[in-house]
Amino acid sequence: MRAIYLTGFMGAGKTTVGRRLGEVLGVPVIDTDTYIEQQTGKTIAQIFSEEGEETFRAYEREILRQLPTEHVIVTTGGGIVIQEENRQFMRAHGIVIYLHCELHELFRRLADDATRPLIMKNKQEQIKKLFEQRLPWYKEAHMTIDTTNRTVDDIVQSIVFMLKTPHF
Ligand SMILES: Nc1ncnc2c1ncn2[C@@H]1O[C@H](COP(=O)(O)OP(=O)(O)OP(=O)(O)O)[C@@H](O)[C@H]1O
Ligand SMILES: O=C(O)C1=C[C@@H](O)[C@@H](O)[C@H](O)C1
Ligand SMILES: [Mg+2]
Repeated sequence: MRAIYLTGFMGAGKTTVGRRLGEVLGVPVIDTDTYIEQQTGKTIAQIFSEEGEETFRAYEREILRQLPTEHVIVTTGGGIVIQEENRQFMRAHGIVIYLHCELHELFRRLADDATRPLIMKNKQEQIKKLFEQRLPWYKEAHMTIDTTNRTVDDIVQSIVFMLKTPHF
């Protein structure tokens, strides 16, 4: 099985859905954010504040290339699609699944979150701006799943169904 890359905005559920999908398919799951935290011994927030976003993006680009591309689910950070070479890499090495979520629900899911450095201030404004900027990049995925108002199990079932269609 080729790698499955889950992409989407912060709060779309990549980490949560990926973990469950891994259990259902019996495939190991690697989360790029968690991997970077383990490798650097720092939290994402610490990396942003101590080393800056550009360094974080360099870590992200590098580790994406170090990960296996077979028999794995890679749950990505929300900003992995910013770099064109990452979008190309994922499309070339696996199946890219974009987890879409409507803004009003993202606002709800991210309301109490304090771990994502890019949306600390002016929350809803920041979320909307980033979301609109990135939407065309997310849409370059092989398939899109809408997660708005759906449970994690329902989303996982849809992904499993779509993966069984002959095209994939
Ligand atoms: N389908 C869903 N319905 C309701 N809440 C959800 C759903 N999926 C995820 N959540 C909740 O939304 C929050 C964000 O989920 P998660 O951390 O999986 O997002 P993410 O896409 O990995 O974000 P990031 O890009 O920041 O890593 C969590 O509190 C999670 O429990
Ligand atoms: O959307 C983003 O730019 C980010 C999403 C998170 O997964 C982390 O990778 C980090 O907080 C940046
Ligand atoms: Mg995540």
